[in-house]
Amino acid sequence: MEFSSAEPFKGEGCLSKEKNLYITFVLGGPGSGKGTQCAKIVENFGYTHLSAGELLRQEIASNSEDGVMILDMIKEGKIVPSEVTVKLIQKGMESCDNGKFLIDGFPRNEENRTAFEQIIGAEPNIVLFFDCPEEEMIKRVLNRNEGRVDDNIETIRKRLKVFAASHYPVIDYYSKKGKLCKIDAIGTEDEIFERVRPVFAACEGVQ
Ligand SMILES: Nc1ncnc2c1ncn2[C@@H]1O[C@H](COP(=O)(O)OP(=O)(O)OP(=O)(O)O)[C@@H](O)[C@H]1O
Ligand SMILES: O=c1ccn([C@@H]2O[C@H](COP(=O)(O)O)[C@@H](O)[C@H]2O)c(=O)[nH]1
Ligand SMILES: [Mg+2]
Repeated sequence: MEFSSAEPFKGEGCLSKEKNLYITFVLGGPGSGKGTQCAKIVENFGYTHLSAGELLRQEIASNSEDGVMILDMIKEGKIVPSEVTVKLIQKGMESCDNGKFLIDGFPRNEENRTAFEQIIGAEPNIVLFFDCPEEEMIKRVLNRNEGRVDDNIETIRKRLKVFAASHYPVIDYYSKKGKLCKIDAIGTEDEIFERVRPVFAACEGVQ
């Protein structure tokens, strides 16, 4: 485990002027268990969970202007333009009194990361990275059964390729800043949560 940053972020963005922000980015490949573990963190530590993928799926469902473009990108496993995603995250953060956020599945590449910093004016305190072998991720996604348009073997392969090609620079960036907490994502959901729990328990005292 290599993280140090439990202090609230007080940056220049509109959000950070209004409240202390405790931001955790939750990263990992498709099916690595991000959403599952976020639900447990919410339950135990009272964070607000914002899944970037879920915000994009809600945008499709609301028939918004960007909906068709987003659907096309998701079907191909491609990364939606940063500005679109960051604006949705910003809206989610602004609509919440709580300043403790889990931002799940974002940033997916360096451009996402810098867009968040510019638009939101804040950085994460902690970055969780769920480290899971590809074969396990494929098995989990194919068993998920939630009717997602991208939960098929063809799109999963594309998502894994995009993940492998774009996430390392982000992970590396936060590792160098001492913010990365890599979690072994093999085991039962409860076993994995026992690896996650100490990260948040350590922050409780300073919030
Ligand atoms: N430790 C685990 N062992 C077995 N199955 C798991 C485990 N954790 C999660 N799952 C299951 O695997 C599937 C994928 O998990 P989850 O949706 O949390 O992944 P994710 O990282 O959010 O994926 P995506 O990036 O595609 O949204 C779900 O059906 C979930 O119930
Ligand atoms: O920041 C993001 C998050 C997601 N996407 C697109 O959505 C799908 C599904 O994301 P999940 O995190 O698995 O729910 C992803 O493959 C991308 O196409 C995105 O573009 N940017
Ligand atoms: Mg998810």
